[in-house]
Amino acid sequence: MSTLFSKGLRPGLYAITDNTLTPPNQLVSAVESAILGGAVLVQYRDKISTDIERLRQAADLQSLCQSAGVPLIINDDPELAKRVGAAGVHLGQSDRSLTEARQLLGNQAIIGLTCHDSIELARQADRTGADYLAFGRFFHSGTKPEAPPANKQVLAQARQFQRPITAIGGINADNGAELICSGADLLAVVGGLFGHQDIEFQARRLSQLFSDHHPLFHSHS
Ligand SMILES: Cc1ncc(COP(=O)(O)OP(=O)(O)O)c(N)n1
Ligand SMILES: Cc1ncsc1CCOP(=O)(O)O
Ligand SMILES: [Mg+2]
Repeated sequence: MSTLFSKGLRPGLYAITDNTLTPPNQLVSAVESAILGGAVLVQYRDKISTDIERLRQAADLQSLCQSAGVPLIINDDPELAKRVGAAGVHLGQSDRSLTEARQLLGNQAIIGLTCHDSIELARQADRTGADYLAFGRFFHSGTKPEAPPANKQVLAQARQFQRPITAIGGINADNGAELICSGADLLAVVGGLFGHQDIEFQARRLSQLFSDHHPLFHSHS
């Protein structure tokens, strides 16, 4: 695996949970299906549950992800990541700072940062030591329709930072290939995965896009 990838990160499907799509009592089995279908990274994203519910769900996901060998990222909340022993945290531009999260979680934690459509934000994220750079939304997103739109050219430009690149926003198995061809290493997907009955099948289709299109899966001999 190239030196771009460390801390258990690798190119592939990044499965992000959503409480409106997956009721709490189905969360673990939904994520298990995503992992069986090939998800290489999982994010627990929950904007509505109480602290106690979020703690329980994050802890359940952490035991699942740990036994499957798939890193678990917690959205927005470094303290919760620390509490459940998750692999890391995803932070947006109005969330806590990377520096604070790094102090709390340590050098081995995976910290991903939202860069929207901005190479300038990506440069700052690179300088502060983000473990991956996230761009998007690339398509209409039912999960976050108000997220600022991004152009796929930003993915190619971001290769200069030598950090794993994540694409997000309205991605599914039919439109994801073009983002990988433009430079994405991870496709972060909510509705295109957990919005379906056949989660494992959709995860397999999304993962197959990497075997078909990502440069690390192609031999250069
Ligand atoms: C992989 C990934 N990319 C972007 C986001 C969005 O983070 P943020 O901008 O903080 O918005 P919210 O998700 O908190 O609404 C993400 N969560 N994951
Ligand atoms: C959190 C977030 N940030 C930008 S788009 C988005 C939502 C992604 O969800 P979906 O894959 O359903 O569009
Ligand atoms: Mg956030």
